[in-house]
Amino acid sequence: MECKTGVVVGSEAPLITIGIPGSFAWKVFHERRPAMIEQVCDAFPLGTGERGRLAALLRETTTGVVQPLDDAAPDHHFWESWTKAWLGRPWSECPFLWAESYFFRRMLAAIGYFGPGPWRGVDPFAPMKTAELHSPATAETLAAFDGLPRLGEADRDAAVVRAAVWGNQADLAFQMSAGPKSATAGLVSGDSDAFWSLFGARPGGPVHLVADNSAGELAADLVLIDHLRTTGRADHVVLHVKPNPYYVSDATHADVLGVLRHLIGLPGEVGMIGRRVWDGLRAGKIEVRAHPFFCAPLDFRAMPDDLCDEFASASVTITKGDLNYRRLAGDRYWPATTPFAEVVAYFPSPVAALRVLKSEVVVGLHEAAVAELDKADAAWRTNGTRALIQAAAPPAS
Ligand SMILES: O=P(O)(O)OC[C@@]1(O)O[C@H](CO)[C@@H](O)[C@@H]1O
Repeated sequence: MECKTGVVVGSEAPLITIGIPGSFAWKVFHERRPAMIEQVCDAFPLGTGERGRLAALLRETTTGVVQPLDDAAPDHHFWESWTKAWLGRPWSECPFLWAESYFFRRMLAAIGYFGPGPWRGVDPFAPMKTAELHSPATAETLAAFDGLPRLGEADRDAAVVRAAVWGNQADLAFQMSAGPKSATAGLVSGDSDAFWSLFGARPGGPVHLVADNSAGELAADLVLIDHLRTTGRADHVVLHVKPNPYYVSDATHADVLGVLRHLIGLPGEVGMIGRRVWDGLRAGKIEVRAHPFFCAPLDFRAMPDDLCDEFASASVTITKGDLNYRRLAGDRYWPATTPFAEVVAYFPSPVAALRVLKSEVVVGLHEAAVAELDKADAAWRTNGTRALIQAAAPPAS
């Protein structure tokens, strides 16, 4: 299918910005980001220079105007085009997706991630990712995969997708072992059948998986990748990760290697899965790619032609997590009943979103479901207790 990036859905909903006091996006900048910077400063013996630049970044992003990147890095030519419309404008006027993505890039500049000094290449989020990978909750989740061989084919399909959807959540072991009903308790849209229905329409092409977080979520993604290959849904899988640290727990290639080493050191099913993924990487049947666009402050409708061509060759593209959902659907105040297929009609392959809801964007819901959720839990869109599985194939060209 040809790439129709840049295409705009008929009636574009307004972009989510960070300037509305008390809104979710505003709280991310005025509460979450300062807390995260404090966590990083506690995790590393950063010098006064690094700590001073991080404090200045927080002041700028909560009260000031957008400043240019101030480090020397290979991605500057991208950021020059991505920032020119916003330099000098108050951060409060900036779109949420743009602002948060630029925040994380400026954070890397502040600690010298791309610099010539001692912090070059040091992932500021590595301690958090490592702690989660070695946590009891992740250990319980990984042990739960020992149950896979005892499941029938259909139940194994469903269990693997549920594990991928609930990703790094501690109760993943519960979702896997508590059986279909309770495992779908948190789903507000779709099910694993919707996901598997995408496979078969375009057999033979590679499956692309756009990863989200490292640790437990990435482990579940590697299990899904192995399952796609061992059940014949995919001969070749491309795993897209971030080219540099981003949004705290987002996975880089270094994280893939770390999680994989962890898996192959474990006994039981997940250790065997880890070894099959390792062999798949060595054989070129599984590939890891880190396109610069995956750290861009833009939604996927703005993806460059080379990336769009990659997805156009996919039999299915799977996007994981909340941030990718925001980029896939567009980070806008869509009416929740807007059809998912409508907002992703530009995407050049059959596409699935596996996502725990952690921000306000949601589409593809029934009106009755929205009313029920609003009544049951005012924070259902952002508190991570609900999830969705949404899938759409491009209109026949
Ligand atoms: O993509 P993920 O890891 O599932 O979630 C990313 C996230 O935690 O960060 C943004 C707000 O800080 C939101 O998109 C979401 O809350």
